[in-house]
Amino acid sequence: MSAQDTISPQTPSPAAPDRHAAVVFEQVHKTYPGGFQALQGVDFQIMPGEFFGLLGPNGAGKTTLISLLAGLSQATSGRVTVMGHDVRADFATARKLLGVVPQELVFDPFFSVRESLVQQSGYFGVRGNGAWIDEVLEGLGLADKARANMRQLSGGMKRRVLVAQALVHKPPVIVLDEPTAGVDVELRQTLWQFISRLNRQQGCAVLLTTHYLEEAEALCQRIAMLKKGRVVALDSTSRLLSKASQNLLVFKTDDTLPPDLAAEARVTGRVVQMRCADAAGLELLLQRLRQGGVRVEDVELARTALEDVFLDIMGESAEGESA
Ligand SMILES: Nc1ncnc2c1ncn2[C@@H]1O[C@H](COP(=O)(O)OP(=O)(O)OP(=O)(O)O)[C@@H](O)[C@H]1O
Repeated sequence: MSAQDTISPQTPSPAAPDRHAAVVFEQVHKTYPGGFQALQGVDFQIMPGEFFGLLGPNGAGKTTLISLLAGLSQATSGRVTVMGHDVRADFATARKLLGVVPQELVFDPFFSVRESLVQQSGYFGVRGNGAWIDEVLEGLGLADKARANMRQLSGGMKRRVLVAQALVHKPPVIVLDEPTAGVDVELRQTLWQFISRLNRQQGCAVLLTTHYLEEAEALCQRIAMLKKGRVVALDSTSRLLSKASQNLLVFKTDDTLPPDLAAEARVTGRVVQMRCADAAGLELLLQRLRQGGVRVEDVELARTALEDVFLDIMGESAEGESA
């Protein structure tokens, strides 16, 4: 895969934003006080009903971009809209169209779970939505905690409430900023089932940031990869995967790989991953391992995962920078 294949340049002439888009980031720059450029010309849009992933290493600018979208901070230049409403000029309308699940656990300790959802609905000017609140509580596995005080909940349960709070006003655009960081498997499954249902049945657009690339691969139709404040790749998940389509030979070994093989391998503890294009490449690789005295166990052939594409793209853009 070459850098040109996947790197989508942001300049000089980005396509005009689609007026039907759910979210538009148009040439967005953000410089923090002190001069740090957290976002540098971010330009993409998310369509209604789309499940969109925003990926990037720590510090890439994902949370900064979401803060601009949620109106919590202002872009230095550029424009952000939600369903056609400018997040600065038309803040109140834009904010009502968004359901933002923040990374941090913030909650009011004096309310019960249900009360907190009624309170949050009132904040968006929504009343008489008891049936929807019940559905959200049920969908997120919170029904039996509806009367519990927020203080009594475990961390995982509090996170479910944060998700519920973001959904009480039935927003057409749902924003999830690392919603599954440090949460257990059960909550992940409950969350993704419910969010996927809203996405499919109600046509909600979803913007997800996550470090769990297998989650993004399974859920997102399109993905943008951000690095140092720039979009370095933007494509459908299937195209990103197919551009890097390679087979991976995965095995375990206690032996040290000879330098020529080590240079091509990704080693995690005893697990080694090596790429091979086809059956002939696989045969050659196994032969080289044998000749190198490497004893392999638990051999399997896997397809390239989004994680490999991500590491490729991040690596290529680093090479581009140094060049
Ligand atoms: N208020 C601030 N003032 C100065 N720099 C900031 C501020 N907030 C964020 N940054 C910097 O901007 C860059 C982008 O941060 P941001 O939190 O958006 O990254 P991220 O992609 O969400 O990272 P993570 O995956 O770790 O959450 C980082 O280098 C961060 O240190």
